[in-house]
Amino acid sequence: MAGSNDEVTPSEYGPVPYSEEMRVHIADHPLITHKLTVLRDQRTPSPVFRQLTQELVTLLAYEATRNVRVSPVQITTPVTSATGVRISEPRPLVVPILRAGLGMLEGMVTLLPTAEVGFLGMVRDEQTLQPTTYAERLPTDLSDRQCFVLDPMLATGGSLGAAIDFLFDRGAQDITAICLLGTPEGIAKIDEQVGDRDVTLVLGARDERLNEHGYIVPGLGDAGDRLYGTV
Ligand SMILES: O=P(O)(O)OC[C@H]1O[C@H](OP(=O)(O)OP(=O)(O)O)[C@H](O)[C@@H]1O
Ligand SMILES: O=c1cc[nH]c(=O)[nH]1
Ligand SMILES: [Mg+2]
Repeated sequence: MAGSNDEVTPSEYGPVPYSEEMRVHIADHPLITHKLTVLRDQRTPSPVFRQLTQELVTLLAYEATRNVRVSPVQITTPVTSATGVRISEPRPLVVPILRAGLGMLEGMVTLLPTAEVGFLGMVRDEQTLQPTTYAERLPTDLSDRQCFVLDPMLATGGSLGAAIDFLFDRGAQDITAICLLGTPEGIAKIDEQVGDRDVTLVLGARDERLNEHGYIVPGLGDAGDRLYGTV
């Protein structure tokens, strides 16, 4: 249950305190804000919601992959030889958090087609707001892998925090999470949890707050339900 019909206009909500160790990139682009506005609108049907989610992820992935590791490569153009780059080995790992994160996968691999894809299934108990992990399909050793976690919603931060810990436990050292919306509470929780480990958050927008049901305000409701028509 999204919990309220409060009329809240997305705007500048002021600075969120987070440490310098954790990089937080909040998109500031009219196309992203436009597409998010349509997503937020409760009248937007699932097919449009799914399409816009993919488009938004592709736009956010451009920023999220800014530090993707590349290696030099020698090529020959029709004119001359030249040095370029290609994505380094081992390949980056993209990890959508089921279910809603699955709606972001195509948008991500459009930009990173050679990435490997692993899966984490998580669901939040809507009473306690605690996440549980019900599925996992990931490489056993993630050391040396750049990991990109996909989840549209960073609400309390419980689910993303658990996913980040899962990846760290497998040896990951470099994690970037892409979320469409995040709250100040969720960002602060991830910041406190990761300490000085290498985590970057890339958000489409930072919303105002969590409501008493743990939903993002103004938010867009339950992302999984809206993607898959289960309302
Ligand atoms: O920051 P949190 O408070 O943990 O909330 C965010 C989580 O809630 C949603 O998943 P949900 O549990 O609804 O599962 P679903 O994707 O199957 O709908 C969302 O996709 C996040 O994973
Ligand atoms: O607002 C919210 C919070 C958690 N999960 C969602 O899908 N939406
Ligand atoms: Mg859900």
